[in-house]
Amino acid sequence: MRLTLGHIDEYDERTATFARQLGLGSVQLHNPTNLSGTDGYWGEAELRALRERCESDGLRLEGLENVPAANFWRIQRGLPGRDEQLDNYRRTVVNMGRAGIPVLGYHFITTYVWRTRLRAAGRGGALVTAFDLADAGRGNALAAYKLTPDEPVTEPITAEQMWAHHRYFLDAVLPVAEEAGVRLALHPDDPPVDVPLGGAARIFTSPAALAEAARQAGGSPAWGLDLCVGTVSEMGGEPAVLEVVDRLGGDRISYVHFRDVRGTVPRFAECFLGEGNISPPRVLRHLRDAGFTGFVIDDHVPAMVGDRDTWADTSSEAYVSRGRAHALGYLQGVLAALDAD
Ligand SMILES: O=C(O)[C@@H](O)[C@@H](O)[C@H](O)[C@H](O)CO
Repeated sequence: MRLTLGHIDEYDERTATFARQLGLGSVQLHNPTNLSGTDGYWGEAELRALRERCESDGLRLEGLENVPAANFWRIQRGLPGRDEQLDNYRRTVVNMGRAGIPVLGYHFITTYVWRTRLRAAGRGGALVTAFDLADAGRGNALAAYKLTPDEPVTEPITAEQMWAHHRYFLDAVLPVAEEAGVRLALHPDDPPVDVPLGGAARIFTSPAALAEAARQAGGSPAWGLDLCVGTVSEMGGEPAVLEVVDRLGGDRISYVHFRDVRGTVPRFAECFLGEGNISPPRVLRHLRDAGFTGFVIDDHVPAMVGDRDTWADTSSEAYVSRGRAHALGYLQGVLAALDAD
């Protein structure tokens, strides 16, 4: 288990320097601006160049998360044109394999992550995001975010339909991913509510549902979970996180987003590590003891005094924040203590 600088939207000298100053040896990129995607897929040459750039900075590129929403929304919704998007998704997977990038995170949240507040008051006045189902009818505070599809859901999508669309996606892509040596990693639905948001049902909303996703993948070595500890904490706090680890096992967890919240659905707010639902040392120890050997990223973090709002500003200037340095330093301390166990 290793710590990686993750959820990077714009990889540049600033983010590379931030990683090195933190003593980190790897990075994970989040639908990065460094890749085009304008042809519907990522090309081998741009992928290889990006990996080589990271390595020339002394950083291993652990993986990518999320292709552009414009290239994926028909797949999630089972709409005409999904087969063309699947052809392009397979091209991206093949090109990632050829470029030596081993992990591609994905989600099936077709109206994307939903929050009702982006600048709620956290500890000491730090800015955190929050969700309250009672306010969800006012719309998604993240509607303008880069990964929220431009196209609204025009016909309600049921849970049964979302399960079928996910199965269709896995059947279409896993054989190619196995051949390419790339592992897909599913991010759970955030927030994990069992009512539709924006007209689409959410299905990856419980430990049992994540175990069902693993069953749908049929034991394929090209499928794993992107265990977002924050999203699972939203489901049911630390017990839910430990249950997911126990249900799937360490080898079916590709990597981990390590953040936390206070409260659980239908009402929660993001928070600093150590003040939320989970005990980070207990969860990290449980992951270690379950045989998890992948990477852990910092995900999104509170904005401390002087930090910018990283949902509104995805630049590297906003990314290299006090809140992120705190989260990473906290995790480094816990991991060091575990190593000394
Ligand atoms: O917990 C979350 O919702 C975040 O981690 C998401 O931003 C996530 O990283 C992706 O955007 C969904 O894959």
